[in-house]
Amino acid sequence: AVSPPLLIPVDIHFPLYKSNCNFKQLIESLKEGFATPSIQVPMRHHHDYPNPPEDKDSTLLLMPAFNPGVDAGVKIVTVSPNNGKYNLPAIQGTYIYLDAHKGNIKAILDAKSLTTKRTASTSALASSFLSREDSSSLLMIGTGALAKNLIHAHTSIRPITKVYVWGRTIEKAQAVCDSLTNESYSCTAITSIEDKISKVDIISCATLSPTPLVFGKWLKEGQHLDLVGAYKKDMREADDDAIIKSSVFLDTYQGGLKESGDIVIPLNNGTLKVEDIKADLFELCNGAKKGRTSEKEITYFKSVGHALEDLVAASYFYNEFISNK
Ligand SMILES: NC(=O)C1=CN([C@@H]2O[C@H](COP(=O)(O)OP(=O)(O)OC[C@H]3O[C@@H](n4cnc5c(N)ncnc54)[C@H](O)[C@@H]3O)[C@@H](O)[C@H]2O)C=CC1
Ligand SMILES: O=C([O-])C1=[NH+]CCC1
Repeated sequence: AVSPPLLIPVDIHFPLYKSNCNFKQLIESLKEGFATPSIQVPMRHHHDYPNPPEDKDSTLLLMPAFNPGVDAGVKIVTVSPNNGKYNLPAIQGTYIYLDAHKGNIKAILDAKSLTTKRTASTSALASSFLSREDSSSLLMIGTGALAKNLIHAHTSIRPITKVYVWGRTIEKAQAVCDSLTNESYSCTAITSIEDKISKVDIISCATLSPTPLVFGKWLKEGQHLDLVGAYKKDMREADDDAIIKSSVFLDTYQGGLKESGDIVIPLNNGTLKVEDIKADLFELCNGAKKGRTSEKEITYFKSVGHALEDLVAASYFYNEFISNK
């Protein structure tokens, strides 16, 4: 089982509350959210700051969103990329969920688990437009907090029977597989990305790697690539060849064009032009643009995260809490 966000309902003074995440429902809520024009999302603050004990920058993200007359919220998260060595997740923080009419705090959610659920569901939402409907295999690259959630979300929308997990150590990849019991797919830990990558239908990558792990020369017709990590301009999970071979889609133009090396580096070196990018999730969800258009197309989805996803997910978990109380 995947642990859900912890909910501390402020209005109703309940103790910590755990609810289950139904990925199908959360994916559907996100689809509606991306097609709801009243939800407003200012550009998030993305501050990289020095972390002298680690000799590696950390990041502070401040992410507000509001749906006038309905609800609002703000997420405060840090990304501490060396946290693996302390057995801590890279992403930590808080989400404050507000009533947009009277301004009261409706709930406070743990931002780490909220982020894992909404990010995985956003990837699966993109996959629903971009992967082949008959996709039956998934390669998960990365073994962190997102890995299990991405596997749950992707397998909830496609008939996947085989999942492969790669991590920097086989033990961590095996631990992800061991945590996925009683599922309708097999899960196998692997030691080489190269050996498996051209044999699967969907590749999902969620790591802190600064340099590519996915190379275009390995990609084959019909695959879908889901790139979740690389949250800074100098990080990337896939190389220029992957861009050249693919139809490129973003979670949003707002952050996607600015924040990740997976898009910024190919834009700067001329491999990719803004007008080559096919669509973002707003355009896919409101029907303005199409996703996959052929069985042979390779689709490339890059996310950096968006505060609309947090607001929609907070609302989903809050309503689950209210209806199950
Ligand atoms: N697109 C989005 O909306 C979001 C993206 N993220 C990003 O997704 C990535 C994964 O997040 P979590 O699973 O929460 O992090 P985590 O800290 O729980 O796990 C990180 C994973 O990356 C691996 N890793 C670290 N350095 C690596 C390297 N050089 N090569 C290969 N693997 C490496 C670690 O072994 C671990 O498996 C992070 O970069 C995070 O910033 C996180 C939340 C939202
Ligand atoms: O949207 C988000 O919460 C994040 N994006 C990259 C790291 C965390």
